[in-house]
Amino acid sequence: MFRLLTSCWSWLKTTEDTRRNATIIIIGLNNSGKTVLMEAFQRLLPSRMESCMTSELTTLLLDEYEVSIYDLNGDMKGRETWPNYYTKAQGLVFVLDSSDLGRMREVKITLTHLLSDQRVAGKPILILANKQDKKNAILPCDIVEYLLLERLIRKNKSLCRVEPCSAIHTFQRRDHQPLIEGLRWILAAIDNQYEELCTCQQSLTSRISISKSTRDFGERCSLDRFPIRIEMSKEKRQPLGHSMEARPLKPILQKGLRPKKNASVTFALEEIMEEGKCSGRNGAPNTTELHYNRSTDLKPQATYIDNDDDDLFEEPRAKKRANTWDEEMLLEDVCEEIFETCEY
Ligand SMILES: Nc1nc2c(ncn2[C@@H]2O[C@H](COP(=O)(O)OP(=O)(O)OP(=O)(O)O)[C@@H](O)[C@H]2O)c(=O)[nH]1
Ligand SMILES: [Mg+2]
Repeated sequence: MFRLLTSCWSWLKTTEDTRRNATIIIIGLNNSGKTVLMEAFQRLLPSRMESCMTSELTTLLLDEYEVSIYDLNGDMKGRETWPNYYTKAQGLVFVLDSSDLGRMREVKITLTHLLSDQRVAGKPILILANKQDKKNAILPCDIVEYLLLERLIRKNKSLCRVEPCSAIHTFQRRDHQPLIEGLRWILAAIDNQYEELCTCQQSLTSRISISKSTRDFGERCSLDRFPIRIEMSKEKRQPLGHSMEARPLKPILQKGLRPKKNASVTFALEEIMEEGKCSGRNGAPNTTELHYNRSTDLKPQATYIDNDDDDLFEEPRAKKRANTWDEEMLLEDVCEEIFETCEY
């Protein structure tokens, strides 16, 4: 008995010792479902009781990770506080209401603004296309297209995944797979570039604390740190034969899979890797891929429109669902102007 208890204790201790920490922020417009998602996570995953839990901070355990998640408000006042968390966050979860077409332009502006912030550059971002249970919810492929996500992510040099989900379904424990898979993906992506993110975080923190003494509180950090980050990335990656230079980004179909219902979409910097080969300690995929989850009960037929030259689909492309978008919304391309004009 004593031996059993001792081995249990040493197993627990080893697990504690090997647990990896990660910090994530959940952001997105108000009413997108962030808090319901947080509650769903809290129901699904064990939490770390002794750690500080506030209404906005929750610490959860998933696999070998201990993940601190900040649920931030999405109203205009709340959005002003987001930048205070950018430095400490190693990854971002951006939640959008897939059924609220009226606010999709606001999502685009907000996301563009977010991704243009240098404190966010290079950090993995999981976009949760929430409320897929609603009849008028749009599909991830259309969201990717409308938000011009590929272009944004290329500028930001981040890994990105769009995951369709329903916080309500998850909360009712009807379908929690997309959320858990999404969380696993971002944790694996953080893990893959952990040292890089930590080093970057440290350099940002020291710069911010220096700036705080000389500038007004809350003032944005200067842009000059960005080249340093890129330099760092280059240095780190060169021995592996990778480069963080801007290279074309594109979603690639996982071989053998076709566009299916409600597919999640993953972007990464284009890196050549053998198929099925994973990098990172926990086997996180590091390749550019378009990933399809197995979620079947949420939406009717999904159509992925590929804008790239390479046609990776074996079947002829289907037409875009005509009634999904306002024509005006599809035609407008405000992205470039937004970089110039977006003011908060
Ligand atoms: N149908 C449906 N409703 C949802 C879903 N997720 C959230 N909601 C509803 O959306 C509303 C807003 O949800 P919240 O979680 O409070 O939104 P939030 O993003 O935290 O909003 P702020 O804290 O104001 O930024 C609530 O009425 C939820 O019940 C979903 O997946 N499906
Ligand atoms: Mg909330």
